[in-house]
Amino acid sequence: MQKTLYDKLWESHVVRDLGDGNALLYIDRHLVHEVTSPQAFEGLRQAERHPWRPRSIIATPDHNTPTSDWDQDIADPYSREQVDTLDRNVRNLATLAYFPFRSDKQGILHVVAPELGATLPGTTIVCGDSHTSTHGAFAALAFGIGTSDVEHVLATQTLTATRAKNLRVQVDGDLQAGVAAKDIVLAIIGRLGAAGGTGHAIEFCGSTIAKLSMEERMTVCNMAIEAGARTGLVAFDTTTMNYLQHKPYAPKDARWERAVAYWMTLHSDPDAPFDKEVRINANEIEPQVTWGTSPDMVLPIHGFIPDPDVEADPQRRQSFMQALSYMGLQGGTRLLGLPIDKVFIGSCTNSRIEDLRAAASVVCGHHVADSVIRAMVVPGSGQVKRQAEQEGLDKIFIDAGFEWRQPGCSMCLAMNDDRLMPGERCASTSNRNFEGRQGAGGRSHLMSPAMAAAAALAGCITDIREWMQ
Ligand SMILES: CC(C)[C@H](C(=O)O)[C@@H](O)C(=O)O
Ligand code: SF4
Repeated sequence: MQKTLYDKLWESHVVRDLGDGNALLYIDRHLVHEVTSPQAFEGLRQAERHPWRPRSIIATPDHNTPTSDWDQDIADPYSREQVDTLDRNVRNLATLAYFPFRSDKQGILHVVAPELGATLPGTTIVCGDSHTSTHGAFAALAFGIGTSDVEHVLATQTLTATRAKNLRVQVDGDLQAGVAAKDIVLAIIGRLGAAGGTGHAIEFCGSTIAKLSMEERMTVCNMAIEAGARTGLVAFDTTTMNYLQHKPYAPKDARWERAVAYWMTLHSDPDAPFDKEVRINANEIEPQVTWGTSPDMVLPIHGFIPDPDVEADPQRRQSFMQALSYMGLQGGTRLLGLPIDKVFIGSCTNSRIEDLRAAASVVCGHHVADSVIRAMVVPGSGQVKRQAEQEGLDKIFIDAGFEWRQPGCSMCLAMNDDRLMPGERCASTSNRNFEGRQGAGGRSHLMSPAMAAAAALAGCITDIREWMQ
């Protein structure tokens, strides 16, 4: 029987088949942050239970941590309480790793775990966070869970899950210059719709995906959830292997050899059956920008915003009208040239070293437009920050008028001090443009790091290809 990668990962972790497509799965790795863990730990305490396998845990605060003034205490009392509670809950546990606030490896969990080699192929990885799909780039079965599931995993190292259907998204061909992994995934979401992947695990494959770096694959898998799929996957290959070799938490010596031999099997068999298939020609993908309040409200940079008046479906017409009114936009117009107030380069989608390099190469020798109130670069982790500084990227950004911040989720969502004010328009490399996502009344346009960097220089939404040196 030919199997998909998802089927292989699922079947190798079933502890007990519960019937009707449900199973109790063994969980190898548990990523823990401050937002979704406090009640879980409290629940354990009340039941007088202890974490079953603390060594499976990697913990760090990321959502509530400030990204400036690290010499001071966390000003917001709620954020401070969240970060302190995580510290109390995990400090004395024998976790695989805990990176407290302000420690040298602190950062966004979805950036920290992979860069340390703690995200391994063939494993199950969960986190009380929807963007856990990121780790599927390593041929791992990774998905977000809710707080009560966090408690269940802490207590038992298992989780009841429903088997997903298989959706293959095949991207073939060469990318145009100026088109990034973010554009690939935004184009895919535009094609599938925000619910197109619901109930499915998406395997991204094809010659274009095979050529992507691990950083780029993580960007793609990160946003699988924005197409409704809890899991995104890419098969294991030499790119995965080369990335992991010599990483601190990756297996070593004979264990490495054994692991690689197993990892080589982590791909879909040639005739494995998929429930749904989508093919995309990479050459047709233009730089993408979202215009609305859902990631699937996306356009190629030269495209026109849909006109609700010509939309036949009443439900779609209504949602377009609502999105346009929130975004302060008119149907039938273009995004090109639309003035922006703020720029955010960061988030677990686009805050890795390659993202910062891509943005810096656009920025180098230019200056942020006077009309831009604030342009921020927020590295995804302490490690990314140090690497960028070694390469002099911080200087490029600072000289150009960007703020160079400490690592964290930052302005990806309004849970810390970094946020938009009502009505402000932001060129953002994050993954969600929901109403109020980056601050009440804020207007988010999602795009690639190079596109956001170019928008900062132009003071408006622009085509990166006009800024390429
Ligand atoms: C706060 C957290 C639970 C949430 C998530 O689940 O993804 C956040 O990270 C987000 O990006 O919306
Ligand atoms: S960076 Fe954004 S999307 Fe990622 S975990 Fe943090 S808040 Fe969620």
